[in-house]
Amino acid sequence: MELYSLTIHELQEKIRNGEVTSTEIVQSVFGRIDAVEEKVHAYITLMRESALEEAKMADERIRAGQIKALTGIPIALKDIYCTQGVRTTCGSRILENYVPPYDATVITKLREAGAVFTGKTNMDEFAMGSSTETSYYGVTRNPWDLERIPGGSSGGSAAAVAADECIASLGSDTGGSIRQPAALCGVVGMKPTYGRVSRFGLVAFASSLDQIGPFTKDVEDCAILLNTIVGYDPRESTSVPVEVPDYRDFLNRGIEGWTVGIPREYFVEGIDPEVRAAIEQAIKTVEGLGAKCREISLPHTEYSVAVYYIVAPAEASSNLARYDGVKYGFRVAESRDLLDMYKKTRSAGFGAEVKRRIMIGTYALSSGYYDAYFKKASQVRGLIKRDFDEALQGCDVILTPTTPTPAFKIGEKTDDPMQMYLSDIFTISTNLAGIPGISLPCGYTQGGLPIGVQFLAGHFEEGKLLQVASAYEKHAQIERRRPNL
Ligand SMILES: NC(=O)C[C@H](N)C(=O)O
Repeated sequence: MELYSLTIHELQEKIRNGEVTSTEIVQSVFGRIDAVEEKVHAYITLMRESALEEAKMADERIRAGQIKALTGIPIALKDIYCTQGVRTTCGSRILENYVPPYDATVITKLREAGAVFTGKTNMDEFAMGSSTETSYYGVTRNPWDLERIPGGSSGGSAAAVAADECIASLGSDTGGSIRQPAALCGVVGMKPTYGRVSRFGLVAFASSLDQIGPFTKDVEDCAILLNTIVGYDPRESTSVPVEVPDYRDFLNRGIEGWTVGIPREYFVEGIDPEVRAAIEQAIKTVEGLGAKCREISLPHTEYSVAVYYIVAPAEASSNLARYDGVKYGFRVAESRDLLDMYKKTRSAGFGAEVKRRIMIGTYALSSGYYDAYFKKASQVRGLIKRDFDEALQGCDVILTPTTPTPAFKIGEKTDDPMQMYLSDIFTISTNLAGIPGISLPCGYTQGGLPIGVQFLAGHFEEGKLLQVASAYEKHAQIERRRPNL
């Protein structure tokens, strides 16, 4: 087994036993990057030199017996977190040359846990997209089929884990951006509860929905990575001071006697037959573990895409107002006056999807339309949250497909934003409600594309998600294939 193909916990054991050094692991991962990155294009920026430096320092600490949760483990970062001294583009031309002067809280936490950073991964521009095709830096390809998209917006982070170009990675999820690419790339991805992980230093897209979370090769690694990034942060006003358990304690506990809700609104027309069959099989597996599955209703599900595409663009139009050619990165060379410079810089600096969302958001917030759109959407958002609150009173977790279809072809949906938006139909309402969700592999299509199952739980119940996911992972016996790159 090559070192790059191992999990965090497998490598930790080898490090502790003195079998391998961090330098060897990092070299193995960069060897893999050299071999496959040209095909996959998971990264925008590679951090080879600093990674080797960090590995050397990790090895010194290992020799001194100071081993922390991620000491010496190569982790990739979505290019949406501020990394001190390392360019952070957010997939946009407008931040092409932006080098943050500080680290995001998650970066500080990973550093403190001993992680080594491999680089910054590709993403849809400002996290707006479901396929990583809106990146200014080119398309990331799905390691399982290079003609297909890896999902988005954290497509680079998902593809990097699937292609073994890192051991684990971080993404961000505003409407499915972790869970959807995790499902399409056959890896584990979790969106924690809103407020669980600090967003300080995360470039904002839709501040009331954005949340940071891990991509890993298995559920145990998800618990390990989650342990290191959660917690209250006084620098982030929506970060919640609730107790943080050790998430590893939830692994291998079983789910005997649990009630699992199956929302009838998630099994509608348009869901791919192979996805449906895999989810039906997942329901049987969960029942085989001693849980009772029962149908539930989340009656406002049908409004979630419409609500999201008012709330998220409205927040984005406000958040993205700061990119004016003065404060950050890119500015056009020639302009007549200040207004002309703003206009030209924003026209050239943003791509089509970002412009579409800024226009939708500005319209929805404008005087005379605010009540009809933003206010109405916020009210319906409340109903969507209430659906989950009520449903979760009668069950421990909810089980759904993560996506309606497996990975689609590159270019297939780029001209049809509505079709693109619908690929997040099963993930969006989670963000509107603020609850946590996890996606993990539950099978493959005949053509060999991965399929994901999603579990959802109440606020701050990430432990329950890991409990059900670890039980499922162990007993479903989904063959652990690797993409043929
Ligand atoms: N950012 C996300 O979570 C993904 C969603 N597809 C969006 O375009 O907004």
